[in-house]
Amino acid sequence: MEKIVIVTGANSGIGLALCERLLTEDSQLRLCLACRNMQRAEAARSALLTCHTNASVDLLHLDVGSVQSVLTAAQEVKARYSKIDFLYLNAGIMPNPQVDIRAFIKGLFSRNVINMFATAEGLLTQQDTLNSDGLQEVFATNLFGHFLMIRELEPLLCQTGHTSRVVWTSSSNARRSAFNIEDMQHRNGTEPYSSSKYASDMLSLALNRHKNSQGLFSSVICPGLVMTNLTYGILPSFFWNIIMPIMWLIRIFTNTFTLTPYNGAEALHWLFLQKPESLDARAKYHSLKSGLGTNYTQPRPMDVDDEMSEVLYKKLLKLEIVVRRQLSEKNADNQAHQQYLNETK
Ligand SMILES: NC(=O)C1=CN([C@@H]2O[C@H](COP(=O)(O)OP(=O)(O)OC[C@H]3O[C@@H](n4cnc5c(N)ncnc54)[C@H](OP(=O)(O)O)[C@@H]3O)[C@@H](O)[C@H]2O)C=CC1
Ligand SMILES: CC(C)=CCC[C@@H](C)[C@H]1CC[C@H]2C3=C(CC[C@]12C)[C@@]1(C)CCC(=O)C[C@@H]1CC3
Repeated sequence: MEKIVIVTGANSGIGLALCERLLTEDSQLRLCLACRNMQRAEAARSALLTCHTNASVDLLHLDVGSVQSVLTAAQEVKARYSKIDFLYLNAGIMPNPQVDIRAFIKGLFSRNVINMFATAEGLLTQQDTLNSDGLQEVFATNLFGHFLMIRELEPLLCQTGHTSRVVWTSSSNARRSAFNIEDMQHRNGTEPYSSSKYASDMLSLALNRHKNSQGLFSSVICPGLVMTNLTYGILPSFFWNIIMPIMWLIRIFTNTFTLTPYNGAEALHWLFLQKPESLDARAKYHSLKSGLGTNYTQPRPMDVDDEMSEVLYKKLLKLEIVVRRQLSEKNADNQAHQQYLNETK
């Protein structure tokens, strides 16, 4: 039977590279590109079909940062498919990034230099905003929208006799110290990206605890440092081009500089080939590239604990109730307003 695979944020970067690799792996696949920008999604679909002429590639409109869009997209998925084999939760944003140049220079001469290049610890801050649902945008996009998607798709993801997988594209930038359980949306800090990625690591752990018995397995990956729209948003492309030889050099010391989307998608592809029972729920699977140019996947322990992941899971369930209520009130208001307009006409 054909495998159904949904990839969020599939129109560029690591998501698109993953789609390409999956179609090369399994030509019978039914692939669904879940994207917010349908023009870019169409372009991605055409590019994939150029190399894989007979492939089944569907498009789904999804703005994972909008509650209404997630609910509508999930309805559409339930209407189209009777099961989901893989749901890759890859869409992600890092708005208004700022590199702390002084910390970078200081880091260059410290013993922590390799770790600094691998994780960007102490180097990066972002400016976050509120979205139209009243949620912090980074939290909503990188974490909550995906959580809501899973919740909506539970009838397909948790079926007796069938195993489904969700895979989170996390980051080496995920850090416990950037996350505060009392402020899970990171309203008050300057590292919303790091916080949201750490939250996804914990959520994956909680999902495994709650859903493995219902056939749903969750994994977390880190793609390494990859040249994509996201990284070109941190520093301009000419700068990255100038320092490219240095980056190749750094790769000898930290294999996390995967650099191309193809390499970055290594762990996502590798997980597609693994049996879920063989995976470690507490591990993050890293895409790595050695100095000699070999791609490989390596599990590394995550800094997560059961207790905090459970608190986060409960808080997300509570927030889900709140946003659903707010949305139905908003929709009822809109309907009443529309009716009033019709009547006065
Ligand atoms: N590049 C890197 O070095 C690293 C990246 N990552 C993670 O990898 C993932 C992919 O990023 P990457 O390929 O690098 O960057 P890209 O910017 O190329 O890809 C991000 C994708 O997410 C989509 N997206 C963003 N916001 C939304 C939204 N609200 N709804 C639906 N789709 C959305 C983008 O679509 P659109 O075209 O509409 O913007 C795009 O397709 C992210 O989760 C990122 O955090 C992790 C570690 C390192
Ligand atoms: C000489 C050289 C390589 C300079 C670049 C310095 C920094 C801009 C990078 C060093 C480590 C990088 C890094 C990321 C962004 C760019 C750096 C800070 C990420 C945060 C990008 C997104 C992620 O999810 C993880 C990356 C970790 C490493």
